[in-house]
Amino acid sequence: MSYAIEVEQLTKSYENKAALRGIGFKVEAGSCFGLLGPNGAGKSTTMKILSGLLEPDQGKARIFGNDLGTAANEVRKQVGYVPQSITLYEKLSAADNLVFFGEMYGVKGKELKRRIDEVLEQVGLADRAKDAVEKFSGGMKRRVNIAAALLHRPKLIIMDEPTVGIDPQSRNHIFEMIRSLQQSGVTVLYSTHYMEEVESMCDSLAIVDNGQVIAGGTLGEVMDRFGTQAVYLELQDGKAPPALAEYGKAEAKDGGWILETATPLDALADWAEVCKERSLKVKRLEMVRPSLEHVFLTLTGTTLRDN
Ligand SMILES: Nc1ncnc2c1ncn2[C@@H]1O[C@H](COP(=O)(O)OP(=O)(O)OP(=O)(O)O)[C@@H](O)[C@H]1O
Repeated sequence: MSYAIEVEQLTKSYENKAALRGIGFKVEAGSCFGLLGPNGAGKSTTMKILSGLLEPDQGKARIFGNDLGTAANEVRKQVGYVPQSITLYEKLSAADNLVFFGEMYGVKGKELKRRIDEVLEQVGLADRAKDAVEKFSGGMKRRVNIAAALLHRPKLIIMDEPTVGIDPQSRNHIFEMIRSLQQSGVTVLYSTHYMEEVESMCDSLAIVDNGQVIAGGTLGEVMDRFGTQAVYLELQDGKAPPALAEYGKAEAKDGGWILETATPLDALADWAEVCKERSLKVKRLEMVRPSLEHVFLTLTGTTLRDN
């Protein structure tokens, strides 16, 4: 198997406070990999190290087989980094901002001009090339930032929470772009708080907490290992459902009740029977897929958005 990223035992402290405590994961070339974790988990620090902007205290990182410690220049050519905060010159046009970034990445002359047209097309802003960035929405600015990271045709693009606080149109554009980048063979490392984004976009993921990976693998592997099956029951008039002693306590959720169990089919059948016996009106009764949200809660004892 060929890997775009191999991270082993990375550690990093800021002023004696540990941000990374031996983080490690591998990203298959050509895949979309999600880094999921609460605020302060260490996602941005990891991404900055992989982009060559920050040095780790210890540990190893390889990008397409090149060691970050010994081949940093080679690595920089292969990586495009989209930071969390937007760094653009407000008074300059989108195209002029990209001239600046292109030169920083070593793209020049006619090639730079061609690439600017291409990347603006890719992010859906070709018709706004000449407009000053100060007139753009937050989502459009984020798309210019992504365009900047694509100018030098990186084989790996690292995006630090690209969809936070932006409009749905830009969000959809970013998703479409990630899919088309992947189709052209680019590997994507993506961090987010939104679990549904990981569920729909990513082939594999690592759940990061407190500077370490606490669960990782393909979505299916993580679900099989940590996901709990459940049954959902909603009665008419929002009444509480009859208790099923052998299955434990049901929790209220979304207007109904959810019962976690290793034997959801049995629980569903038993609930249906009790409801029938008592002539209770059932609005919905179904098995529910374990969610990444729930896996996260089980593993970290916290919800992502509360952080
Ligand atoms: N420049 C810095 N100086 C001091 N501490 C820092 C610095 N950058 C990050 N930290 C600390 O390191 C830890 C990891 O931060 P990091 O930004 O990598 O987490 P994160 O998972 O990306 O969080 P977020 O989702 O909020 O961006 C946090 O405790 C944070 O406060």
